[in-house]
Amino acid sequence: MLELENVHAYYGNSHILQGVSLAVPTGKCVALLGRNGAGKSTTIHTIAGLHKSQRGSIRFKSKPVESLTSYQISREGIGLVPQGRRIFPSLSIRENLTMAARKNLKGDTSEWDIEKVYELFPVLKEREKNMGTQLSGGQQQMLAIGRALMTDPQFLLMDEPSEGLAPVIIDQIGDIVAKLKESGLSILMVEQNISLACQAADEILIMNKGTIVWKGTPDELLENDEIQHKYLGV
Ligand SMILES: Nc1ncnc2c1ncn2[C@@H]1O[C@H](COP(=O)(O)OP(=O)(O)OP(=O)(O)O)[C@@H](O)[C@H]1O
Repeated sequence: MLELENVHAYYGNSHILQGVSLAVPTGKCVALLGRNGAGKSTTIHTIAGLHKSQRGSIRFKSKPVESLTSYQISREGIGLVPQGRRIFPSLSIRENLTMAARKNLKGDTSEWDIEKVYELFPVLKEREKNMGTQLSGGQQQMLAIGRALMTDPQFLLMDEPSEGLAPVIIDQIGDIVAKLKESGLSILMVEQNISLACQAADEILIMNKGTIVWKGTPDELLENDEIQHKYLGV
């Protein structure tokens, strides 16, 4: 569904993505792991159109998207759950969700709307008049996911959904990812938390110095102490 081939990206003179190639098949969750500074967030931002690649191709549903703006990429069906959640503090939960709603200009039926988001996250409905910042960290992560769903995506980019959350809440994020997959979404998730990545993903990719250096199943990673030590500092 999503394919990157030999993608290169820079910040100024710093060559950050040095030929990233990866694929996320339809209906699958792929987790991207690696040490701080490996280039994981830059990969996500480059796919989302927030950072431009200099070389290589990014295809979504076989269509080249590397030259599109972030708005156009969202319209193509790629939603972003950003690192740090970026909840709007002065808006209520409902407003945080509705402001992201994609206007359906074609008049066709959207898969995701606020009722469906509330079905997935009943706590957001219970607290819909609260301000975004009055939520716990886990609830804010649900709101960030809900806001991405309001753009009616077929594909989700999730940047470190476990960041700053307690272990029991991280388990819930794993369950949420499983539900999102059941609903038909494909997912590329950046994670530092190996156990969440291995719980949620069908395939693990490890990034080091701007390239993918290892790929395998969660079981293959968990059995491979050498790779964990070398690239993840475990
Ligand atoms: N806006 C920016 N301007 C300049 N350099 C940047 C910028 N954002 C990231 N970098 C640099 O690019 C490299 C890759 O950063 P990136 O955030 O993609 O890594 P990461 O693997 O996601 O790590 P982390 O978990 O720390 O976010 C790092 O060396 C970082 O310092």
